[in-house]
Amino acid sequence: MPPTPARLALIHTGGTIASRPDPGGAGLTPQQAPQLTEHVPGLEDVQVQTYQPFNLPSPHVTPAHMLELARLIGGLEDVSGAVITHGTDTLEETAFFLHLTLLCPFPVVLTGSMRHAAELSGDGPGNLRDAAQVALHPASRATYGTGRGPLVVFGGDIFDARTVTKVHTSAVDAFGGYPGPIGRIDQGAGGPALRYFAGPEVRHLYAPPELKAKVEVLYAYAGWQGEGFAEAEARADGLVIAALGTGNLPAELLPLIEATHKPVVIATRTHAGPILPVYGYAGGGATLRRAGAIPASFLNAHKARLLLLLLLSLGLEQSEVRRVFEDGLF
Ligand SMILES: NC(=O)C[C@H](N)C(=O)O
Repeated sequence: MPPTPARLALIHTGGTIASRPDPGGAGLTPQQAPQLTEHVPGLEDVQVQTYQPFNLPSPHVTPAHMLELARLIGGLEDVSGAVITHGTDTLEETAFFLHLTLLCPFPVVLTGSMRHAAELSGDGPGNLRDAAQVALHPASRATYGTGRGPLVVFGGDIFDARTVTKVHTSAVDAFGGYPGPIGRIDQGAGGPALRYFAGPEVRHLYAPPELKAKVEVLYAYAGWQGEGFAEAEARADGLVIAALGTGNLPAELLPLIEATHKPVVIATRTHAGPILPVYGYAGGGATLRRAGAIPASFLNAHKARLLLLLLLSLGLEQSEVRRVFEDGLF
């Protein structure tokens, strides 16, 4: 049972939601003390415990920071829900990393802002209130082994960590992703109105004690002849390629993928849809799969990278890695 009164863990990690313009004109940077204090607007009856494991612009966040967050949240006791404030640039990667590594009995919700607090109509306080209400709502609660996993709340939309992605560099409605939100929170006359459009699903966890694998991402383009492939393959334990359409590549990539013994995961640079091994021309998805490449399903390249990083850090064989991606066990 959740504690009464409700106890919210509020974990600040930096990003625009914690930033102010530098008085010297050098640009926005996260502040040492987050602007958003423990007094979450609209949640005066909630006991809030704040944490600040790091205070970074999210382009500086690494998988090691994500692991630190997973450990922090995994160690929380007697908590009704957790909210993580995070920069928006890599927020979806932290959300997906936690989705893959963290099983806890309370909801975990990530949010951020596109405007800093000194701007007219900053979006931070509203997003934080929405995220806290989602985290404390009974419909968000997980049971062990199943559950919604970490959620992303932005502009009132509630997203699944697997599918959410940043879709705009500057607009306040910066998050989307196919097939869209799994829920919505609005502020009704009598309090928050929250609705989910789908039930929780079975979760699959991949939580290595340390992140020892190296995985690199390559981005395909018209006329790519494989530049950078050999160097990346030599450095890394596995590769992800943001390929074309349903997962196709120029013909020159086919022999490179045939020759490597390292896992090569094929994602797409297209913004929605799965990888399908349909095309049989040299470099077409069907030929890449026959050459040993692993289709990333509907994961974007940077999320496929995190999954591959975790699976290789756990020491999984290539056949097991293939099964996780192909059977959608994430
Ligand atoms: N809106 C933001 O938070 C963007 C910022 N560059 C960050 O990700 O830290």
